[in-house]
Amino acid sequence: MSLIEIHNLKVHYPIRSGFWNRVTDSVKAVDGISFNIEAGETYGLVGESGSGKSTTGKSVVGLEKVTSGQIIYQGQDITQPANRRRLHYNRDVQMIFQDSLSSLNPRKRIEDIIAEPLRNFEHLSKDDEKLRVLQLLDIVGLDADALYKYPHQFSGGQRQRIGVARAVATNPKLIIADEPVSALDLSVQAQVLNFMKRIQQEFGISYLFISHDLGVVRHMCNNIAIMHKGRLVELGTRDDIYHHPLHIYTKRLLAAIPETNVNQRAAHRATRQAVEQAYQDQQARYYDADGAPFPLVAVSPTHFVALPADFAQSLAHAEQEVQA
Ligand SMILES: Nc1ncnc2c1ncn2[C@@H]1O[C@H](COP(=O)(O)OP(=O)(O)OP(=O)(O)O)[C@@H](O)[C@H]1O
Repeated sequence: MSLIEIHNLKVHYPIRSGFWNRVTDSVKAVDGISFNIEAGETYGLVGESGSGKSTTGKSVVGLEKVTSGQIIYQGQDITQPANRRRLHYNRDVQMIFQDSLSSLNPRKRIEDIIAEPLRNFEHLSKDDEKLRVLQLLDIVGLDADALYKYPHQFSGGQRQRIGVARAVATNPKLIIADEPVSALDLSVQAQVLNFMKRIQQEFGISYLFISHDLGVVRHMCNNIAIMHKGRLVELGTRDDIYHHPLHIYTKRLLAAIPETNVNQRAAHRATRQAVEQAYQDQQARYYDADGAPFPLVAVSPTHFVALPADFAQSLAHAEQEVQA
């Protein structure tokens, strides 16, 4: 059994207008997506801004109301509040955010910020609580004098470590990491990603790792879902997505990864332009008449793409021939 199963999740926001403020339409931020996260894995959810990634993350953690669909945890649908309480879901599933400055209360000292989930769920004595907070600071590589400081007294990378310390305080099973390194410099990104991996191994945590950048998730994720317009357009293992991408949108995200090798830059720029041109020219092949992604079809036991079945098979076949 997977740690968590998302079945046909929809989150629609009503649009109200007119004198009576009636609901006239809706924003389909998440429009019927399904995927499973296994225990101990990092699952990547990638797409450009506005594709629905954060709404997905927030609805999994329970911060956003689900319009329809199921989120199955330990065999129970936790979109039902009674199940969520019974399974201690709010303790087991935590979230870290991109903007560490606004997600950490600026008026609270680090001791209180990290202790907050412990106070909600563990009810430790004052001494045990302090000991636990000190352990958590040590785990994320911060000194004990951090206890009495405020968030603005830390760098972005250090604040992200504090966010992780708070998230792991209750020994969660799953952490939703929403663009956890996007606001950081490249060198600090690598440090934070490495220590997130180390913490994952130490605590056996799973991550739902949300990013707009396929370059960032490459070394983190075992399985990846590509999201566009509220739907999943491609889903597969790291190898499927990076080495055998089929959907033009996935290819576009791959082409957007900056090329670090100076000698390869001209070739990379040409590929990027060609993919962009194909994306513009071939919308009718890759999206339905309303411009929405098609339903997913399987091209292998692990690899799914949102295309008409015959087109998906012909692309997969052509891809195999190129590899052969
Ligand atoms: N509370 C809300 N009310 C109405 N529309 C919303 C709300 N929250 C998000 N949306 C819309 O839902 C869509 C998906 O937003 P979401 O934040 O999930 O995307 P995203 O992929 O995480 O993008 P970003 O990386 O920029 O945050 C967008 O069109 C957004 O404008």
